Amino acid sequence: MGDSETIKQQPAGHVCHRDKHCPDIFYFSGFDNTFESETVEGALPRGRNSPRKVPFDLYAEQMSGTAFTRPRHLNQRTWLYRKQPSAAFKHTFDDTGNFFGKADPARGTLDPNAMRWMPFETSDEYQDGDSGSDTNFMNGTCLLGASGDPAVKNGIAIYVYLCKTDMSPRDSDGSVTDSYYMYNSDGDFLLLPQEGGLEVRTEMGVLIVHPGEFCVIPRGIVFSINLLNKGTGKLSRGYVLEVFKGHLTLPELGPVGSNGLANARDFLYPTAWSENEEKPTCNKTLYNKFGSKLWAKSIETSPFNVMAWHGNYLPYKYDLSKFCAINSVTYDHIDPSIYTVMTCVGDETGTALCDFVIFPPRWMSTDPDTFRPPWFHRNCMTEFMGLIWGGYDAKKGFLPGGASLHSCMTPHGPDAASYDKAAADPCEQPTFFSQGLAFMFETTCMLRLTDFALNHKCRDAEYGFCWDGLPNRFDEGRKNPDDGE
Ligand SMILES: O=C(O)Cc1cc(O)ccc1O
Ligand SMILES: [Fe+2]
Repeated sequence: MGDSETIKQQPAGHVCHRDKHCPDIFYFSGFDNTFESETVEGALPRGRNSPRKVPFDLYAEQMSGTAFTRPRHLNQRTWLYRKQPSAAFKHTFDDTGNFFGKADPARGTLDPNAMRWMPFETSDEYQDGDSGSDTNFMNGTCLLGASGDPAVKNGIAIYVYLCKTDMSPRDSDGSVTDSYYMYNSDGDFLLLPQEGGLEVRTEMGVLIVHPGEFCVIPRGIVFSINLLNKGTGKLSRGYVLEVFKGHLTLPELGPVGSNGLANARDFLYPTAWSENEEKPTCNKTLYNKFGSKLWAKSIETSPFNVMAWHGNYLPYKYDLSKFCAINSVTYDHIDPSIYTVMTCVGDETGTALCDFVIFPPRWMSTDPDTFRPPWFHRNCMTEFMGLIWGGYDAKKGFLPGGASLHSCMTPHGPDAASYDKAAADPCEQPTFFSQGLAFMFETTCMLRLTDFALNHKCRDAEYGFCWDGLPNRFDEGRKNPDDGE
């Protein structure tokens, strides 16, 4: 079964997967499926969603991820059976005055230049009073760029996170003193760890997400993120895509057929759990990202009190090594859309609000006369790229944990050294590319860039020069015809 062992879940009898690192954590599988899960046998009402008396005096709560009236095949909702309804968390939310990501996405700068960043190391450049050691996912996520407006449910935001501690950090005696919970009213989060795994706790269950995997936390689902590498002195770092419109979904497969790319069966969904409140006196704060800002309220009990659920509006994760790249390439370098993992459908047929694309280990063209790396190009879509591990065939100096941005119509392509190397390669054998895992968020939006992105010390000021050294060989060759031989 590869990374996850197939076992029979007790007591429901569903086929279920055990996490390869955390044997106590189980998942269901299958993108967009409807599942049901209970922490205690009998907690899930049978025969109806909202009985007058819910088993064990739990409260029924419906969470709608799509309008009630969306077509059946697109409709998403989950019924939660919880110790207290979410509405019972008293107190109003206060505006913390802070933007999630530390910057107002509406006030960024549009800049057409090609940009690159070395691996992001700290989150505290250009920020006040952020020492770093208490940075968790919520205060250690930095906005790079955004477009659109969550208030009209259209647009995206791209962030990097750099954290050193949990959202529920533990004292030396192992107990939790402060716990931070969050939900995002603005959109779906796609989290892509690059260094250090994440324990993503949600209302519906726990996902363990390692570099090489990603998870999606859809709009509104309460979560809290802990770090798997805490105490090692290492950073936990990764990338975040947020889509304000609809939801992320799998791309259509068209002529590819009914299998391939990210296969639905490899998407893993959590099973029900509830937080064991070892220290009920610990301070708990629930944050809401609403209109880009963080709103906060203190709560008395954990929101992770869902004892059973059923439905199809759920967080999930996927292991990118399972991606099935499509296949033999007779000649030419194929458009990267062939490596689309997930998409957020845009307003125009075939134009995504944002695609999530990877460049996985794969066979390149089998043709000796094909230039293997990406071609020089200009694209009406904006391309944000990051690197999970290894290198990228078109660029030297693009490093894991770093990023690049080629905005709408900004010319780019292989750097001069990569161009010369690939053009000189006789390509006698088909090549299997296995040197790295890069990804791209390809969006129809222009991104307004934050000061964090534009002025970060990791920004590579020299990047624009990587295409120096691509001389006019045509005229040179005509002046000295023998030199071209
Ligand atoms: O610019 C890039 O490196 C990303 C990219 C890769 C590719 O294989 C084809 C087009 C493209 O934009
Ligand atoms: Fe590109």
